[in-house]
Amino acid sequence: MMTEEKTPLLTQPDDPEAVYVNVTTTGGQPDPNHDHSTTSHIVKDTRFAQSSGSSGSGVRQNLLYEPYDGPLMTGNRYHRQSSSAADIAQPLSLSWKDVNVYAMPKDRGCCRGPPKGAEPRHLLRNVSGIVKPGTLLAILGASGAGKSTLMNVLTCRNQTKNLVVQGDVRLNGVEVGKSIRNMSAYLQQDDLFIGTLTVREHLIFRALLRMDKRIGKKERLQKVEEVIRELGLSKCADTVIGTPGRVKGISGGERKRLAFASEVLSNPPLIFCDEPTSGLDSYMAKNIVQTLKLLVSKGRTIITTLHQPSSEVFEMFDQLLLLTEGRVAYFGPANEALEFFSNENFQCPPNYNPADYFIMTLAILPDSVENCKRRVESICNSFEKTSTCKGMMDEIGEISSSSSNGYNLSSDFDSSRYGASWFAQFINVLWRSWVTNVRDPIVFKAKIFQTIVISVLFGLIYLKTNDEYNQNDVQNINGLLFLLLIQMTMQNLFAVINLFPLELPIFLREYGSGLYGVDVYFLSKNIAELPAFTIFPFVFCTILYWMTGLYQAVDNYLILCAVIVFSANIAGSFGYMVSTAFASVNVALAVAPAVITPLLLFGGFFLNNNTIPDWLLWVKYLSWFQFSNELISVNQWKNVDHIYCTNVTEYPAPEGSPVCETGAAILEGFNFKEDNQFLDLMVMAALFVGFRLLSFILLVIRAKRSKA
Ligand SMILES: Nc1ncnc2c1ncn2[C@@H]1O[C@H](COP(=O)(O)OP(=O)(O)OP(=O)(O)O)[C@@H](O)[C@H]1O
Repeated sequence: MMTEEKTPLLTQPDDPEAVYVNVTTTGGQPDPNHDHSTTSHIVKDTRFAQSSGSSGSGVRQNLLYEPYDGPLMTGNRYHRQSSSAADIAQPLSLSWKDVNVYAMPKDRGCCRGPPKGAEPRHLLRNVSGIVKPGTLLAILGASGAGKSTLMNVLTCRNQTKNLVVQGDVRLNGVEVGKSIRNMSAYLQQDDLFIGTLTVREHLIFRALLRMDKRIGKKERLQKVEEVIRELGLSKCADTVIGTPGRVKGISGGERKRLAFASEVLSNPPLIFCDEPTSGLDSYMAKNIVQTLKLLVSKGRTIITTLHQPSSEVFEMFDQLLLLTEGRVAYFGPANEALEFFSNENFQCPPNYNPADYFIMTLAILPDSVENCKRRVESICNSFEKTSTCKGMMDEIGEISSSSSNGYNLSSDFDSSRYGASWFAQFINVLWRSWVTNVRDPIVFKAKIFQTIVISVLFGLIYLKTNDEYNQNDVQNINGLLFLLLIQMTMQNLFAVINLFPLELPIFLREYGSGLYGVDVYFLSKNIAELPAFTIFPFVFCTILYWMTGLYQAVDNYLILCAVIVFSANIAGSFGYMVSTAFASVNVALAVAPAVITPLLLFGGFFLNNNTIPDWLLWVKYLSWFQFSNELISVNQWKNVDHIYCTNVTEYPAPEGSPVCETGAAILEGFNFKEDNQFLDLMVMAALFVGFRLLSFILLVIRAKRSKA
């Protein structure tokens, strides 16, 4: 008897928006009378029929996929959209044949080459496989079996220099090389998000930048809502994503689903996932694999590596690739793997998780390495002789030869780099950078604290309510001016160093996915941070100015603030340079003080300008302390004619009080000249531009390298 019912794919109890697929059952077997011409695009092409009908039937529930009305093998971008979220512009079959990877011995450095007698390590040995649209392939194997290495070969990513890769990787029978990245999505193990955005904001950001240029904004926003519903994110759509360990946000499972949602927006026909369930409990892991099944049911091709899938999860796999020692121990329908192993006299005990059993059987145990190696070699050799393996090799050959038959990638495949115009990229990235700055509660509070509390504290220490100076004040005022410079430098330098390297991996990943260019990111970031680099130093300077009796005149106040704001921005530029050069908070934090200290030394406060040795004069030109100190000191002292002797404390000074010094004499003592002001400004401008330019160049290099 045939029954047809709607089964939710994402198991969210009582969720009115749960996604359903048609499940047609005839006593556990696919219904032969069901109209397959409308059940799935897979059935439309006989080459794919096997994957939809046979995969996984029997052991697990038979899914007859939702109607697929989209075109087959047409369209020029994978993220071409239609009214249906299910529409994959171009279903893709991925095949790989005789993939071999060798790790060459590493050089010992200093041009000494590799150690004598060191042999290349053979990491992958003649690994072949094929995975078709509408199929979920799980790659399993013990640690070190070669899963990540194979994923890297298939995705043309993360290949280190010492690896030599041989083999043939094809999409629909066509060798596409690195273009595979434009046609696929790669979900890496670690989810990287800007934690201050909400789920919906994040998806809108992605939709505006990643989807095809020809799709209107309204359609994009509709698609976002559709994806939120499809991936069960409705409940947390307006919750901030959060930053683990810092700001509480959505759960681990929701983060994973959000990562899928981010990729699904652009409708990739091919998705690679690296350990998508790591760190999740078994319920969440099942939920994630159900999400994969949902995506597969729309005609996508998904390849995932997994650690320790539960029995329930195992039953959801269509195809299984078991790797051991870089070789294929089994490749084929997941539900036939047990039979293959039992034919080899490896009988999985009843009620035992098949995945665990396979991994244990194929593992190389440290206390019996030789035995284990013999066992896995025999399994791999046997698999090569099976009809499953031969059938697979035939299919690979067939799809490669049919690529010349029009059964291939559309010839007008558009691999243009970005999905949005330069201006659209700029507006959206600027918006996100701005939101990130103003919403980060910890950073924002820290900046307010630093600005108000520390300036008031300094103000109380240097408190002075008049601008009549005596000799005691000279040391205080000079110390205060230099302290102001140091405080503004450190505050802004470390604000950048503590945060920018944390954001770099997100930038590199998004740049790699073609969301926006380096120039857009850098420019937006610089502009978005400008208000913080201006307002906080200005407020700091203002509080101190009026508390400490610096030279009281509006012009002088404004000049002082301008120089301090300028210095703060140079310090920020320097922070960007150090951060992009080292890309790690820890290293940048260790390097920055070591570089700043000599620059401070040449600031004109600790070391007189006249005494700098000639051979070190160039360092002086890198020290913005020197130039800004000269500017603010001239600004402070140039109009001061009376510096009374120490015993004069009254205000105004009594008639005839002894004058010991003038402001000009103080400037002379430091070798500061009023005439240098223009030069000072020019050098500061050069340092500001130079540091930013260097940061930009370093960022471009880093971005290009990360894509290599
Ligand atoms: N660049 C490299 N140079 C030398 N050896 C490498 C390199 N990359 C990987 N290997 C080695 O290749 C083998 C397979 O590594 P791979 O990371 O692919 O394993 P895996 O199955 O993904 O393991 P895990 O599940 O622990 O991540 C390991 O022994 C590893 O040490």
